[in-house]
Order: sequence, then C-alpha cells, then structure tokens
Amino acid sequence: MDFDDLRSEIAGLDQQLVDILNQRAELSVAIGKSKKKAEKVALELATNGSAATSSIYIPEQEKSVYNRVKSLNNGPISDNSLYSIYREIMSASISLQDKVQVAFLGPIGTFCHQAAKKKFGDSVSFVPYSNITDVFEAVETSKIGYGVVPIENSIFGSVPMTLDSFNSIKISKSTIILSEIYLPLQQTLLSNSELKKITKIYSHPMAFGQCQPWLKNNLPDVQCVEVNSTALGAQISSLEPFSAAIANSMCSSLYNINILEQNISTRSDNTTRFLVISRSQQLLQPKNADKVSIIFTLNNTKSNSIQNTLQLFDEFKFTIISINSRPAGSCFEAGTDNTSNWSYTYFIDALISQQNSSESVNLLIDGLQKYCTFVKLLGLYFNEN
Ligand SMILES: O=C(O)C(=O)C[C@]1(C(=O)O)C=C[C@@H](O)C=C1
Repeated sequence: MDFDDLRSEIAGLDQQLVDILNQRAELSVAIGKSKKKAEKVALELATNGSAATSSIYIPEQEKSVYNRVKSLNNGPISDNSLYSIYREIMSASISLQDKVQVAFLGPIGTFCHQAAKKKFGDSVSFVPYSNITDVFEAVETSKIGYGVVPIENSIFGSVPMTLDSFNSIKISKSTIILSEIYLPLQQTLLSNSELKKITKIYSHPMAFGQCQPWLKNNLPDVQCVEVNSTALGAQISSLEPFSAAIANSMCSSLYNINILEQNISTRSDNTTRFLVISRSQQLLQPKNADKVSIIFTLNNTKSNSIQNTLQLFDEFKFTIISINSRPAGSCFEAGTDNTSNWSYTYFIDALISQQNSSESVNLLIDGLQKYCTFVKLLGLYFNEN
C-alpha cells in the first residue's frame, strides 16, 4: 500500500471512530438523565432538604473503564496513551451529562490547575479561587460541584491550610474526598531580570519549602515574599523589575516571564498529592476502595487515647500510612469553639486490604467515638500511588 492508500484507510477508520465515540456519548447522556432522576428522588426523600449531589463524576466507574480498556489493549498503543485518550473521552462524557465545574487554587497555571486537568480532562470548566479555603467554601455551599486542593508534598510535607479546612465544620461539614491525584512537579525560577539583579522572590510557602537548598546556595540574601499561589507569584513578578517567582514552567508563557532556572526543587522526584473534594450528605462507598481518610479530635480527659485509637486501626487490620495533627480548635471559627490549648485533631490515611471486612470501616469509626469528641470519615477512595 502506498502513502495515499494508507491515509485513505486511516480516514475510513476515523469515520468509524467518530461514529462510535458519538454512540458512546449518547449512552453516557442516557446515564446522565438516570443519574439526575435518581438525584431528584433522593432530594425529595431527604428530610433536611439537601440530598447527595456530585453523582456525575464517578471515580469507581472510571477506574473500571480504565482497567477494562487496559485489559483489552493488545498494542501497539501504550496503556498510558490509551489512558490519556480515555481521560478525554470521559471528560467529554461528563460534560455532556451536566455542566461540570471544578474549583482550583488559582490563578491559571498553578500546579493545582494542572492536577485538576490531569483528573478531569479538557472538556469541563475550571474555576480559579484565590485561596484553598475559598475552594472548600465553594464546594461546601454547592456553588460548584468539585474542588481540587493540595494535601501534601513529598519534600515539604502536609499543607496546613487544607488540613485546617477539613477541621472546620463551617467550611467543610458536608465535604468529602472522592479521589486523589499524584502530580510529579518541577519548581522553576522565573524572572524578567538577570539572576544577580534579583532582590525579591514571590511564591507559595510550600514552593519555597521545596527549594530551600537551591535558594540558600544561589540567592541567599533575597527577600522571599509568600503569596497565595505559585502562579500568582509569577503574575506579580512579571510586572515587577528585579523580582522573581518560583512556579510551574507553564507560567512562563501564561504570564510573559522568562525561565531562569529549571528544576530547583531539592529532589528530582518532587511530587504533590492533591484531593478531589465534593459535597455529599452520604459518603460514597466504592466497592473496592483501598484507601480511607479519617479525621478525629481526641477527648483529652481520657488517658492513653492516642495509643488506644491507633490500636483500633491495628485491630481492624488497617495499615496506617500517614498521621498528621493540627491544633483542635478550628482557626477559621473565631471565638466559637470550646477546645482547650494543646488538644489535637488527627488526620489519618490508611490502606484497606483484602483482610478488612466490609463492615470494618464502620466498626473502626464506632470504636473511635469512644475516645474522641469529633470523628468524621472524610473519604473512601482508590490509592493512586
Ligand atoms: O458510568 C457512568 O456513570 C457514566 O457516567 C459514564 C462515564 C463514562 O463515560 O464511561 C462517565 C463519567 C463517569 O465519571 C464514569 C463513567
């Protein structure tokens, strides 16, 4: 076959592909209508007037689509390429079912924006918010269906603002975790000045934390100015002579600012974990979820409560993979909480194994109530690591 024959064969297949994609999309629209009907019924049944929402994006179903497609793949297309193609097919699919909006820490060009696109594809709308608590509030008040927030970085650790937002009844009473995203990232020094003329650097505190040795060795005397996001830093610096920003290299073209130095993070495998959050009166319980996030505040009057709670995880066969703690009183609820100084809220992520019974999450939560003044199951989802 010559060149033209091969191209005309591709054209024929493209026609079939487009037809098949549209047939798939029509089925998805039908699923969307059923979801809306079910949601309406749930809303009518709900005594408090608000029912489960956020039923358009279904991580469990997406996982089964990805697994099925992978198992059907005989090459030569790689599984990763097929994954990206299906990400966009399902992105188009959910956007036909409803107007899907995803809140992220803006402005455009943040790593959070990149993580949101990695999960939701290009067919949904992304809405920037100027800080993490605003993303939570938009989701909690149902202004927007989904939010993406950073939770921890492999070099600099947890993101306090996200933990504190989960710890606030006001900000996240009905907010749950639907899924997680691991985003490998490279911090870049951006500036329209020469390196030796820089006197000020703008960035998010988490990004400064990921680049400490580089900054100490290369720009030890510059002023580091913390701003709400890396992309905001790039935006500000692009307009200010003798300043720089630490941000995603994508900000270079977005904000007209030069790349001075690539990869300034302390480790080349620098990765941030993000969470997809949504509002729901009921926790979604995907059948094969293998990760659980729980938040609890200990009752300080009971001795040994930390040991006792950790023992419960062991008893019910959960493997704890991370523990974070923050002061128990929510820093977002001035004067309204009655927690004492030096009491703590704990955030635990644990793996669920085959050994866990289907009841074990509920048993664990019941067990925790004995030692805690507050317990909430934040999410049951799939471990993407
Ligand atoms: O099965 C569903 O619930 C669908 O809405 C269909 C579909 C898909 O296109 O395969 C779309 C979006 C969901 O997140 C999962 C799957």
